[in-house]
Amino acid sequence: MKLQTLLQYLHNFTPRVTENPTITSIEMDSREVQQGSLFVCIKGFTVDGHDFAEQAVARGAVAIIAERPLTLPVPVIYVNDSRRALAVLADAFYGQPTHHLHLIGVTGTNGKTSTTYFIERICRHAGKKTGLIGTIHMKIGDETYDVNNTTPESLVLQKMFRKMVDADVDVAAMEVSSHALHMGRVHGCDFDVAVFTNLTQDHLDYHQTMDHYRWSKGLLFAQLGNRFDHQRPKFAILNADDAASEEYKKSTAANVVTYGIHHESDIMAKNIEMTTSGTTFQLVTPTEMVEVKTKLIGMFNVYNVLAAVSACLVSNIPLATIVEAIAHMEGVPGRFEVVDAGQPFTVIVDYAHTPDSLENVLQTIRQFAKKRVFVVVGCGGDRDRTKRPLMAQIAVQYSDVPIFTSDNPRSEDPLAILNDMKQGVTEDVVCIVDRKEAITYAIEQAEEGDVVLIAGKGHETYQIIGKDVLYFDDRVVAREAIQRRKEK
Ligand SMILES: CC(=O)N[C@H]1[C@@H](OP(=O)(O)OP(=O)(O)OC[C@H]2O[C@@H](n3ccc(=O)[nH]c3=O)[C@H](O)[C@@H]2O)O[C@H](CO)[C@@H](O)[C@@H]1O[C@H](C)C(=O)N[C@@H](C)C(=O)N[C@H](CCC(=O)O)C(=O)O
Ligand SMILES: Nc1ncnc2c1ncn2[C@@H]1O[C@H](COP(=O)(O)OP(=O)(O)OP(=O)(O)O)[C@@H](O)[C@H]1O
Ligand SMILES: N[C@H](CCC[C@H](N)C(=O)O)C(=O)O
Ligand SMILES: [Mg+2]
Repeated sequence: MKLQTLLQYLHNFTPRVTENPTITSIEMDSREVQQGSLFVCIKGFTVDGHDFAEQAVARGAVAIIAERPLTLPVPVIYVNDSRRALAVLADAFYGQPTHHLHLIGVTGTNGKTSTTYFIERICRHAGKKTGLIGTIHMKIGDETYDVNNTTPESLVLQKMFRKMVDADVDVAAMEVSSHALHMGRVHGCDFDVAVFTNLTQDHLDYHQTMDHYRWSKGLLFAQLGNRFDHQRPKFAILNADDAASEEYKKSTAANVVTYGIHHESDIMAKNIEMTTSGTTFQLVTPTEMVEVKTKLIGMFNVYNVLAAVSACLVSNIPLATIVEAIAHMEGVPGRFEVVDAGQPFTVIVDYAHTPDSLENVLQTIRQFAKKRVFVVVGCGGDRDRTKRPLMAQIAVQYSDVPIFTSDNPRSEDPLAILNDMKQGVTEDVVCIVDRKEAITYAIEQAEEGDVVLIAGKGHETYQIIGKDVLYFDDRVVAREAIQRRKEK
């Protein structure tokens, strides 16, 4: 694509450059630049991309997008906000792919990964070709791609959407984090359906206040189409049992569909019954009432299923197909995942890393636990510090044997994180800084009928200590500990 063709999309800017080189790729990382690239300088949270512009030119960049004056031997186009410009240019460069996809975005503090997985599975069951973007990976059909972020930067997103369109994907489900909404990573994404799961405390390191966090999530609904196009209607799917939905309802021009258990809503779950092997409920829609059976357990999963059902219904998937898909659905990796190595007690690995998710998971376990509940839990470094004492309190309140340990300490001192946790409790709690030792301790203490919850890292296959990313998988560590115990 020619530079001048691309620049036409930056409407608020009159380009002074007259050169018109062919642009072979857009890059935001100088290390990825090749001959013919357009390099976008982004002032980041740790370094300033402008400092790498010279390096980008040396590697073959033929034009630069910048926010501040740079003296370079290639054309430099100045913009007020280069991250925003990146979103516009990436969307244009890849041929505005989301205009050709049925795109479903899911936001909320907890349940995004689960809900997008359920949407993907239902759509596949309905014979659709699917795409998925989220915490665990990106997917086209069965092909998976690694991700650095739950919601990647616009450049990565638009490239992936292009790939999806080229692969004839019908429906793409993606998680939309509050960071992405606030930083404009999803500018240019033409969502058809926007889903809200819930809002509870997290990410106050980034947002500072719950008001800012709630407002950032609301951007997904505020940005959802403002024309009543009969051919391509837009839908906001809101959780009637969460207070934030009232605000989101006001901020969107899209059609609103609500789901819930307690408050009157369009799609409801009634007469919920749960056992250790699954859940059944009556699904009530404005026109039908059907029995739903799922292998999933936990009230939170009923909400996730309702959110997925609502998103699929407005996407014109027949209710009977949806119900059939739900009956076959397995759980999501690292979410309430049972580790069974033949031991006489239950071991569950779960991604709960917020106060609300930890409380939900422990409440679910409590409902079924015959004997003691152990919880091995830590809190991530370089993340919301104020959730640490709250998670500690919840661990103590809902378990018999809480064991505090490290999650991903990142640049923080692991002992300082444990100390923040301990501030939330008055009881003496076992603290074992090494996560492997903590898991092993729990597994060695557990007796027949007990439940051991290993919380916080779920599907993660690494632990970040300082700058080191070390291989670590709670499920493998637990399995090995069980094995060692058996061999004793
Ligand atoms: C705080 C934050 O969100 N940071 C994000 C941000 O990084 P940044 O802009 O600060 O990057 P930087 O390292 O300062 O670099 C600035 C620029 O210089 C460039 N650079 C850098 C080095 C070099 O040699 N050459 C070069 O050109 C970089 O490519 C970049 O363009 O932009 C990057 C690209 O989009 C993101 O990957 C990165 O996410 C980091 C990894 C992160 O941890 N983010 C978390 C907080 C986050 O976003 N989490 C949410 C999930 C929340 C949830 O699940 O609820 C998410 O969506 O992932
Ligand atoms: N609807 C829900 N409400 C509360 N807790 C939930 C809900 N769904 C899942 N959980 C809990 O939260 C954990 C994370 O779930 P999931 O990965 O689906 O959320 P997420 O929003 O994608 O998280 P992240 O922000 O890290 O991407 C689960 O392991 C479970 O403990
Ligand atoms: N999306 C979340 C994941 C947290 C997972 C937990 N294991 C941690 O490292 O804190 C975040 O980046 O805050
Ligand atoms: Mg997620």
